[in-house]
Amino acid sequence: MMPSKSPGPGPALPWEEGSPPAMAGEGLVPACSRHRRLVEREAPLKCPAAMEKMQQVVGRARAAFRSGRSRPLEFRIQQLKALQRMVQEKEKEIMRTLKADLNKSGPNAFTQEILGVLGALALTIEKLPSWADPHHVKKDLLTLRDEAYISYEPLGVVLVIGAWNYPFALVMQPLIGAIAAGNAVVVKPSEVSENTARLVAELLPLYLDKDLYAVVTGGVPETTELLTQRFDHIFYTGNSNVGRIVMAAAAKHLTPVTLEL
Ligand SMILES: NC(=O)C1=CN([C@@H]2O[C@H](COP(=O)(O)OP(=O)(O)OC[C@H]3O[C@@H](n4cnc5c(N)ncnc54)[C@H](O)[C@@H]3O)[C@@H](O)[C@H]2O)C=CC1
Ligand SMILES: CC(C)=CCC/C(C)=C/CC/C(C)=C/C(=O)O
Repeated sequence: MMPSKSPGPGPALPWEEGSPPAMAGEGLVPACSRHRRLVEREAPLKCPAAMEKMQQVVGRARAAFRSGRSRPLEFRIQQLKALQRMVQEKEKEIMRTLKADLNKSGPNAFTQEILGVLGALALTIEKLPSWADPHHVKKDLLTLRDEAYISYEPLGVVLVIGAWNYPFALVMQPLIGAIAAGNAVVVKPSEVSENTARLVAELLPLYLDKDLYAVVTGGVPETTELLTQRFDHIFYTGNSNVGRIVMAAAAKHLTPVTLEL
């Protein structure tokens, strides 16, 4: 959704009064949730507290990535198994939030949101050792005396922005790929499916490395603020208008994007 109007004068908004956006473990909605929900989809605002929070969360993820701990294959598989355990153990909670957000339930919800994610986890856990192996490539005249192979390296800190209509699967699927490749990840679930967003923010830190894999909740102001930060890849699912916003923000840092529009 494009912002349709710019914020005019008026009373200070909750996050302007020093109520920062919610982060994983801090709950989803700040003090005045009703006020915020009325305006947040339309009015991206500059907020120093929000800016600082985003810098902090991305900075923490970058420091954790630089520690090198996300790189070893064993660590990546261990984190993927923890994620698998999370989905298995919290299936009922996930189904409950899908029902609350979208009235999605039964086999439909289970197949679209849980089964696909468990399938991706099982496949990735099984195949990752061979995917991560260096691939030997044909030599040419220039590399005749060398060992020639492709070695896969993580990019760094990846931002995953999800959409409301498959609120769990659309953040989990890219997250799985990013963890498998050894990256740190900042996940931004859609605020439209707010119960699922809150659950993702509560659950991930219980199962995964908290600094490497962060969740930012909130609406357009938070996504806007996040997009000012430098990431090493951005994976966005949603409408094409916001896709353009994401791509323009990424271009400022020459960050590659994957847009699932
Ligand atoms: N190709 C595919 O696999 C899929 C495509 N989609 C497409 O996505 C659509 C749903 O996406 P949306 O309605 O966009 O989801 P949405 O309203 O949930 O927004 C997606 C994300 O974009 C952020 N956002 C929204 N407006 C923004 C702005 N002005 N600036 C910065 N960030 C902003 C939100 O904070 C949210 O995190 C579907 O109707 C479908 O067309 C959805 C799922 C899968
Ligand atoms: C197993 C199964 C049907 C999984 C569905 C996973 C998923 C998130 C599909 C997205 C579908 C899509 C293209 C939606 C859209 O464009 O809105």
